[in-house]
Amino acid sequence: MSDESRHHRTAAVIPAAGRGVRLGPGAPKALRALNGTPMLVHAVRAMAASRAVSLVVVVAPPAGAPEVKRLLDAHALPERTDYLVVPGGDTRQESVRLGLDALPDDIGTVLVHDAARPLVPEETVDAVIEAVHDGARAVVPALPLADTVKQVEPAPKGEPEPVVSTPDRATLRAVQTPQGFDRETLVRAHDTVTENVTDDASMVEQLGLPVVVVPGHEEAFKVTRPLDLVLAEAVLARRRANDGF
Ligand SMILES: Nc1ccn([C@@H]2O[C@H](COP(=O)(O)OP(=O)(O)OP(=O)(O)O)[C@@H](O)[C@H]2O)c(=O)n1
Ligand SMILES: C[C@](O)(CO)[C@H](O)COP(=O)(O)O
Repeated sequence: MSDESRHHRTAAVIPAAGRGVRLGPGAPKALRALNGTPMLVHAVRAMAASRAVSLVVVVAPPAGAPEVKRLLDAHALPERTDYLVVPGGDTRQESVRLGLDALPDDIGTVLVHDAARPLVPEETVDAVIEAVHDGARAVVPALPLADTVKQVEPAPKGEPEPVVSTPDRATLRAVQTPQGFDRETLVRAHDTVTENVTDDASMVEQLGLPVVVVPGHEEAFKVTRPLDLVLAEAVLARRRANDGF
């Protein structure tokens, strides 16, 4: 490995410390099974499938780091990749920060990928990495919206919500992960932004730096509600059927 490439290794940080309240009662979401394998293991495999990723940092539920370590040891993962497990925090943002703190010095590019998006295809991961390697400081995969979107005046539960406006759908995108960053930019964003936000790229936007979009993928959907589990199992069944041919 050349000196230059050693300082530009790519790592994926996987926040997996959430409870999964919207999925309903049960084990922490990342540990729930899809086709018999924990969601988190699918997500780790999805990151390690990219040959550019040489380190995966899993941010585990705060008290669950030893269990997650055992899980990773018990499942087959690519040997060319290193794996680290660290305990997470109270919010996704805090968990990502704890993952960033664990990165060794030689990492130049960082992906942040939700454990809750276990089925993202390799081509999407590679497209994000390539855009960062081509010079973008922050990259998000995203898809156009299928629904019309309304901005509303939020009302108490059960009361109708007045519509404020209808944004032009052609200018909107639904953002997925992995989001890719030049490491220095992402660390600066986490050092600077104190308000809680829902994705890492918006922290970079708050620094006034550009964020670019590359095509996302339908199979990179986030497992959030019970129906998403049904869809995830169906995608895996289709992949198994296709592998059989
Ligand atoms: N304190 C937290 C909260 C969330 N996450 C992670 O961030 C990702 C996206 O979050 P989301 O889908 O909202 O997961 P949960 O917070 O678990 O879901 P919910 O809001 O339904 O509880 C998930 O992989 C989740 O494990 C995390 O690492 N630490
Ligand atoms: C990061 C993210 O997946 C991009 O769409 C999303 O914002 C996470 O939101 P969540 O409410 O934490 O699931």
